[in-house]
Amino acid sequence: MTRAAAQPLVRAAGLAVGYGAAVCPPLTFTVRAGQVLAVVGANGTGKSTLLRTVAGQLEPVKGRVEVLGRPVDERSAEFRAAVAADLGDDVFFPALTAREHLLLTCLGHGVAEAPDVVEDLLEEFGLTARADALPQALSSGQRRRLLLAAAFSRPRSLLLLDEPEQRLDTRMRAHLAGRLVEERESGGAVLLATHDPGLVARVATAVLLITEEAVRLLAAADGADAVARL
Ligand SMILES: Nc1ncnc2c1ncn2[C@@H]1O[C@H](COP(=O)(O)OP(=O)(O)OP(=O)(O)O)[C@@H](O)[C@H]1O
Repeated sequence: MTRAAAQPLVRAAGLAVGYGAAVCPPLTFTVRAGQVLAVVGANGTGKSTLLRTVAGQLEPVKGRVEVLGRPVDERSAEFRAAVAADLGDDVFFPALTAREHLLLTCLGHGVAEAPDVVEDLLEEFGLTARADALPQALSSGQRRRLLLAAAFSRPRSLLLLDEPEQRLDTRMRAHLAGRLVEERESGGAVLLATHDPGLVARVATAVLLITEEAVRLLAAADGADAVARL
């Protein structure tokens, strides 16, 4: 069996997400190795709520979501080893520099040759000159770059990204798109929410379009057109 045909990284069935009450219609989808599922929809349709549920930060209101064939449990070692997330929250240790944040992430996940990996990521994400800065002394876009670098610094089977394009300049957005294509082509799985039709067109293998009335699974090209019309 090919890797892509193996067990889905994410399987949601009749999944209602929300805060006590569901914020959108129930969702049914899978994400397998080598797939990038882009979740799109107008503001407030539930994209972040879905990502937080898959990340284990919120309980499903109804229905089921599994990661690696098990109900989501962000406390389990298996889940934490498999899932890297950047949900856009500026959560940092105030006394650790950019470089130290990446080192901590690498060491926590057993990355070999962590110092070299960290220097490469600082370079790749344009943070080398600010490597010794504390988070509060970084610009908003630089903090986003640091969150993304941290997500890419560690081993993972599934990447969860909430509007990763936000706060990035045009060049870094293009770089991120290339990085996500690499992720897909090397057998990684990605679930991302986005408002960027270009990102959808370049990286998505399928699109989940959420509206107040319904959830539709679209081919990537149709999904990119749908985002552009929102
Ligand atoms: N902590 C919360 N408690 C209650 N309701 C919330 C909470 N966070 C978000 N909501 C509501 O849930 C709905 C879905 O919000 P969500 O953030 O998931 O939307 P979104 O699709 O990610 O939007 P955007 O495109 O603006 O990022 C919205 O109506 C929002 O107001």
